[in-house]
Amino acid sequence: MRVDIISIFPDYFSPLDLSLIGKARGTGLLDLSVHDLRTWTSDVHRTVDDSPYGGGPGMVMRPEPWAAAFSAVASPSSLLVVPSPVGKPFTQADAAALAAQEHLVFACGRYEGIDQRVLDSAPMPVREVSLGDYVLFGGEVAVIVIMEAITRLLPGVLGNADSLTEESHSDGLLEAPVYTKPASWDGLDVPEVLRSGDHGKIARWRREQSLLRTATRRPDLFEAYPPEKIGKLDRAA
Ligand SMILES: CC(C)N1CCN(Cc2ccc(Cn3ccc4ccc(-c5n[nH]c(N)c5C#N)cc43)cc2)CC1
Repeated sequence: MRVDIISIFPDYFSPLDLSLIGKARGTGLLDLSVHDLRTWTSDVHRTVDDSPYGGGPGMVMRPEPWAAAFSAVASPSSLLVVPSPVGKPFTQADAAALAAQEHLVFACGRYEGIDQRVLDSAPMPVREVSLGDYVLFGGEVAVIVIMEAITRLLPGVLGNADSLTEESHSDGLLEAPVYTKPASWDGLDVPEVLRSGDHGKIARWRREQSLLRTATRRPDLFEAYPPEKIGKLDRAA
C-alpha cells in the first residue's frame, strides 16, 4: 500500500517511524511518504492560509498549494482522505475499506479548515472523515489514528492474524476481558473457566462476556447486532 500524507506539520508523523508501522515501512508492506504543504507555495512567506470570505473567526487554508500538492502525488488509483470535524464518523469498517486501497492521499487541514473548492475539484475520489464528536487543532492526529487502524489490517503486519478476528468492533461486539499471569493478584483471581483448558467452555464464556459488555457499554452496537447471530453462536460455541 502506498500512502502520501500532506501537512504543514510533517514532523507530527515521526511516530509513524516506530513500532509495527515503522516495521511495515521497513519491510515494504507500507510505502509511506510525508510532505510539507509549504513545498507547493509560491510566495516568499510560504503562505498557506487567508481570512475567511463571509467573515468569522480564524483563517482558512488557501486552495492553490493543495491543488499543486495533489497534482504532484495523485495517480489514477488514488483516494483522498480528509479528516474533518464535519466528516463521516470513522469506523473499523472504514479502516478495512481503506486498507484495501492501492494509494491513499491524506490532506491534513489546520486553522478553520480547507477551502471547500479543494475537495470539490480534487483529481481523485474524496472521503471526508471524523474521529468523533470533539474538536481537534487539525487533521494530523486523526491521520495517525487512521494509519494505525489501517496498517493493523494489512496482511503480514500482525504476527497473529487471529488477533483481528475476535477483537472489538471486528464482529460488531466488544471483546471479552483479557487476563495473564499471575493467576491471583491483588486479591483477585483469573476466572476459573480461563484456566480450565475446556476450549468450548472458554469460547462460551468469552461470548457471554462480549455480549454482556456490549449490551451495557455500547447499546447502539448491541441493538444493531443481528439477534439470530446471538442465538446460533451460543449453541455452536
Ligand atoms: C459545531 C462544531 C461541530 N463545529 C466544529 C468545527 N468548528 C470549526 C473548526 C474548529 C477547529 C478546526 C480545526 N481543524 C482543522 C482541520 C481539522 C481536521 C480535523 C479536525 C477534527 N476535529 N475533530 C475531529 N474528530 C476531527 C477529525 N478528523 C479538526 C480540524 C476546524 C474547524 C466550528 C464548530
